[in-house]
Amino acid sequence: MKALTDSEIRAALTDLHGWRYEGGRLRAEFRFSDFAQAFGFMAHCAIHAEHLDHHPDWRNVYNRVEVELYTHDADSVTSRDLHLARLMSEAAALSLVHT
Ligand SMILES: C[C@H](O)[C@H](O)[C@H]1CNC2=NC(N)=NC(=O)C2=N1
Repeated sequence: MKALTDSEIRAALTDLHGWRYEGGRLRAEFRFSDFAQAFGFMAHCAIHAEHLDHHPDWRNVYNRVEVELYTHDADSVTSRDLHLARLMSEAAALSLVHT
């Protein structure tokens, strides 16, 4: 999987609200009304991740989910990370009670 250039990544992020490119990773933080909503979001994303065979590095504390995306093989960000980022943002938007 080919690493994207910094400018390709920055261009792609202009329509990916809440994601930033930092330290060679795509990063985002999602906040929900409570743990159940956060965990529901994670379950939804886990199904996408399995289908894509591409998995987030993430950390959940109560209603917060911190996500880092990169492609291990490339040690960089690829189109797979952008794809998963988009799906994760869509999943968060489905959660009506997220804050
Ligand atoms: C063997 C398997 O296809 C690889 O380990 C996959 C699984 N999930 C992955 N997820 C991510 N984020 N990056 C990878 O390079 C990756 N590789």
